[in-house]
Amino acid sequence: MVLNPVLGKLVSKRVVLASASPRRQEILTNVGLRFEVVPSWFKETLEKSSFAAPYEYAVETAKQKALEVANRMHVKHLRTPDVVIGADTIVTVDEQILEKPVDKQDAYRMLSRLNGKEHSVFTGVAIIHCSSKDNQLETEVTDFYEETKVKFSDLSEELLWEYIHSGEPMDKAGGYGIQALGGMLVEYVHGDFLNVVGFPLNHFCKKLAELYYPPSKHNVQHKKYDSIPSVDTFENLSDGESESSNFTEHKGASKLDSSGMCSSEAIYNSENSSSVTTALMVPLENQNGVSESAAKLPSKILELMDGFRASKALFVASKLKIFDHLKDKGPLKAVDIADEVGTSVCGTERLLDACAGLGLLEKTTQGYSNTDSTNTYLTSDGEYSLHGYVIHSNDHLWPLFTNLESAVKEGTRQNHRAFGKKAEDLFKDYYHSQEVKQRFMAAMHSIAHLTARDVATAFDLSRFRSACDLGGCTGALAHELVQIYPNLKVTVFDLPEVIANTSYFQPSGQHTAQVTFVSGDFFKDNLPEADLYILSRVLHDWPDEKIHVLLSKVSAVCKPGSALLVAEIVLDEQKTHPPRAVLQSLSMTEGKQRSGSEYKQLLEKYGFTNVQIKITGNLLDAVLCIKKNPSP
Ligand SMILES: O=c1[nH]cc([C@@H]2O[C@H](COP(=O)(O)OP(=O)(O)OP(=O)(O)O)[C@@H](O)[C@H]2O)c(=O)[nH]1
Repeated sequence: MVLNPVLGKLVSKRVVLASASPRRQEILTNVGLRFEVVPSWFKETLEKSSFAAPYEYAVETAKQKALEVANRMHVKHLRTPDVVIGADTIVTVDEQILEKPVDKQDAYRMLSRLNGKEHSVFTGVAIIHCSSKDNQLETEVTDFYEETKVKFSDLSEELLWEYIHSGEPMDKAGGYGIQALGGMLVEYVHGDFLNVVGFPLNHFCKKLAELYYPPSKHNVQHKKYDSIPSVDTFENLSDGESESSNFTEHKGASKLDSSGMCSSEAIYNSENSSSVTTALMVPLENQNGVSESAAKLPSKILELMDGFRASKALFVASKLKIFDHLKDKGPLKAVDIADEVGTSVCGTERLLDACAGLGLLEKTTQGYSNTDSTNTYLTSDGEYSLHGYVIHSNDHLWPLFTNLESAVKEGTRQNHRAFGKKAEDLFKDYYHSQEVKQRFMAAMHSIAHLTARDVATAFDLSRFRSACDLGGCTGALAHELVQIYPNLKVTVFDLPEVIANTSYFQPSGQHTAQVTFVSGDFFKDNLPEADLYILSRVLHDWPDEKIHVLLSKVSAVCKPGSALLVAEIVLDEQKTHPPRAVLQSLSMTEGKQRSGSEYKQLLEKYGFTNVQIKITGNLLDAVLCIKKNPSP
């Protein structure tokens, strides 16, 4: 059985996932699907009693979520997506439908109901194929649902509350996340595990197979797709589209076994040894378009091998401001872009084609244009622009990583090799060069702005009236906090040379007066008073001695009952995931990335208690802890 051809059918389509759920995004990304994420604005308020069965409610909600996005995109951009996918997960117990809890009491109510019992998890999925006729949106809806039975052990009140205080239940149907801490509550699962997590991948692939490979005269015996079609089936049913049988475009699954094969292949291999040869061979088309077998490519390894080329293509296109030009003037031909940015036509064309191949640009007969996500993330004025971070990656991180071999041999940062200067001298450059300072601030701003909402909402912070963001740089997180918590005032505390350059990054709008900027050095100066202190992307950067100085100061100024919010990437306990964090460590700064238990231990050492960790699914996770009463 080969899974890829089904998803391969979507390669050339503009696919949109109408869901804000990070889990759904991860499940689909992990199997190599390329898609844009446009969360639905559809409110989940359909009258439950009007549905004969709970799954009908989930399917209808999924459909409405997807249709809302399809309509909005059609009207807003006049560029209709090809396929919109919507999903809705519910839990049912004792004929009641449970969705996401609205607060901790609600989570307690749900978890108490599930305690010691078997319940059903239904995910409704809608796949909407869209087209535009006379500027009217036309849609074809395919929907289905999947049911999984889950049983909870008998759980104590104490355990339920401990789980609720972890913060995990809040954005999960039924108030638990089976993929994380919630897995500890579960005695058994009957059915598709991923369905519980939020997306029934297997059933989804079968549906695609039904849609894209309908039974034909060649395979009349395959009335129903109980399984995803095999290699033979695909060869027989090939409709001539290259992606159906040619695997060279396949992006591959994200997990590797020790030999570098994708995990799905490895599982198949072990489950069905009699078909090993078939499993490891995939069809490729030769020059005559005739399918032949070839050894399966280790796609993940190839992707990693080529990763540096892809990064550099992105960096150079960003440096040349190609995405900015295309946003303003696209679609443009290579010759026009070359003219705009002062580059060679042949070089520019190659770069543009590479960007199109990487999914950053679209290429049509009119020329090249940005995708929506390029407009949002890669243009310098995009809503969540990462432009600053991309430039920082090119100018600062790339030279450091070029010297990774020496860094590993010596175990030290390679500033002297990369820039011909020691770290201290580079820091002086930072003070003296306006350009370097602004580049660095733009990079920090990019990440802070992109992660601010998830960090600000990871915990309910509404009880706090004043916060102080230590090293808060441009105030991106501070501004998000005051939007979400209108009763909060936030002081951004950072070095004078940072504070002097923040004006460029200030948003306009409501509540901005609640953010103030104060200059100071958090290692040396008195810290402003606040009942919530914030350290975002600070702790991982400093050696233990400096952390000791900083956390001792924060602990001393923090009153009992006040809190400290830390935003960092939290490593898993094995300290190998997420890869972003471990790759960052390779810069060999004097600081280090930490796991959840290491943050807990560190914060408790400085008088904080009730340490709660929230993995946000964004680039930063959040850790909240409360200052203890001094022991009597
Ligand atoms: O074990 C787990 N069970 C459920 C989840 C997550 O719960 C939510 C379910 O909510 P919904 O289907 O309404 O989806 P949203 O997150 O609100 O996103 P949409 O934008 O699609 O409405 C879903 O995120 C599941 O992943 C879980 O994580 N574990």
